[in-house]
Amino acid sequence: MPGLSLESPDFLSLIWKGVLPSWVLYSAVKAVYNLYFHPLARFPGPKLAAASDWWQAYIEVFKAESLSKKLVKLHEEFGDIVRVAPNELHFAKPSAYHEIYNVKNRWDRDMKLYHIFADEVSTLTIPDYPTAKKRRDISIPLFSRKNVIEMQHLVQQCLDTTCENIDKHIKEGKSVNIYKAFRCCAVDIVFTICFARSMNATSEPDFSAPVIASLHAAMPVTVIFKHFPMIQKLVSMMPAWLLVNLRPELDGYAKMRKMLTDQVKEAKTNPQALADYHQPTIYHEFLKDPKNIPSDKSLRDEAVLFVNAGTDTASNTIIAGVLNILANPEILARLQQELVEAWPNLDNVPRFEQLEKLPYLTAVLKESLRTTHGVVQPMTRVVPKEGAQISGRFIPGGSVVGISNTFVHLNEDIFRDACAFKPERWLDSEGDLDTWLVAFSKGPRSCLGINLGWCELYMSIANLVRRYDLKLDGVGPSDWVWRDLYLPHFVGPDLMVKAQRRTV
Ligand code: HEM
Repeated sequence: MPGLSLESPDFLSLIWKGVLPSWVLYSAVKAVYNLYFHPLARFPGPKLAAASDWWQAYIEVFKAESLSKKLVKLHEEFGDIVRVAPNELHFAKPSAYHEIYNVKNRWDRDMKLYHIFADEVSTLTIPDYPTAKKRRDISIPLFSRKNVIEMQHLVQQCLDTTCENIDKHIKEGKSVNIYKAFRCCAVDIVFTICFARSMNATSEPDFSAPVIASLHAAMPVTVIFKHFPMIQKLVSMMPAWLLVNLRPELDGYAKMRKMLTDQVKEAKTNPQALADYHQPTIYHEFLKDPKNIPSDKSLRDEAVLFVNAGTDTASNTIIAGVLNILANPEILARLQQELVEAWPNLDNVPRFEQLEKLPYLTAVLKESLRTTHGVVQPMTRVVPKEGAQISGRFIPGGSVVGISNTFVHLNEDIFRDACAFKPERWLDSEGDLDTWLVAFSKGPRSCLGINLGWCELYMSIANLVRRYDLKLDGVGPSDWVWRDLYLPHFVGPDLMVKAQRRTV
């Protein structure tokens, strides 16, 4: 019997004459509907963005442009509300931030963005709030302020190994790559606190840890996954050896996943292994309720999520903070003076609770968070079916809405001279400026690791600035260049500093 093989002329003609024209016709009809009959049809924006999701794919994947930077131009042209996809609006007024992300709103996450973060269910990738809350509540004890305060010695240990490695650089007369150093430190902190293991990234020569290189190399793929979910599905089915053969720089990432996969298996099959840990981990929390134990893959994805959520966010803030502190001698002098007074004897390292009370260090950290933004891509949410009022307009239910943190942090009415690094603004301000610090986001889906994040920021900057005299080596704050890959993804040159140990 004659068959229809992939190479047969009949098959090719079926594609050319049947499937392709049907797809073109369907897309054209959909574009006309989107442009003229869609519930968002009256909102302004580029026609191509209104017509099809392909516009955003073109901007982010093919032109490799930053969506959050492109949005600035679009708002200049179209006003406060811009339609950036057939079913998506972006807002420019900072007040819209609190209308979307607030404790009362239980709005779903938009899976067109969030699916990229995990193959299986994980805290970040559950769309609806009630299910997400159940999942989120499981790890709340691990990230509670109480637990972070108890575990702070582990954060200090990671900082001590980072400093030992910096000392090696000093001995060998080499500058330190501050970007790599604090990426390594952040990854070691997440592993130590969440899994009671270490990647020992901070001990790698020149801080060249494979896991850091891998995490960096993997980031640009996320925007491809965002627009082409089929590719993510295919990649997730690939065996690790094939992936590493195709992209050798992902070796460190594959090893990290393997380590977490093995640890999940061990934790689930050998209760004694868990009992032997000397600290709580995510496994203790997730395996507490025998009726509610996630699958191996889901638990592994949760672990990977913690690494992704806790590494670049914290280290970006520290790295860009250091660049700005070192570029401004008055800021450095004032910070060092405050730290010397609070930490007079170099051998007696202060606790996180003491550091938190230092006003200038706090101001420096808030300014570092403000200027690095945490997440830069609009964190998209779905308006509930009854609709909502945002920025003075009624937004129909089912619409996807968002506002990038950058639109709040760089708003001149709130933060005068917003592009400048000015810690003083947090000390001198009359209004409640904290309302507008949104790097950890706001509302019920805001950062789960905020206590650990703050602890890491205080202790990292305090240790670095108190223990060393530092000088920028041929770079400055303007070299902090990023591309919007949901997080700000650093694309600038090597960030080198010269360090000398302080003795008093
Ligand atoms: C300076 C440090 C940090 C910043 C600026 C930051 C920022 C954020 C932001 C903006 C979100 C919301 C994401 C969204 O809705 O799309 C988030 C969520 C999250 N963060 Fe952080 N983060 C930091 C550190 C950490 C750390 C250290 C951890 C843990 C190891 C962590 C774990 C999480 C988790 C699990 C979520 C998902 C929460 C949920 O979906 O309910 N973060 N973070």
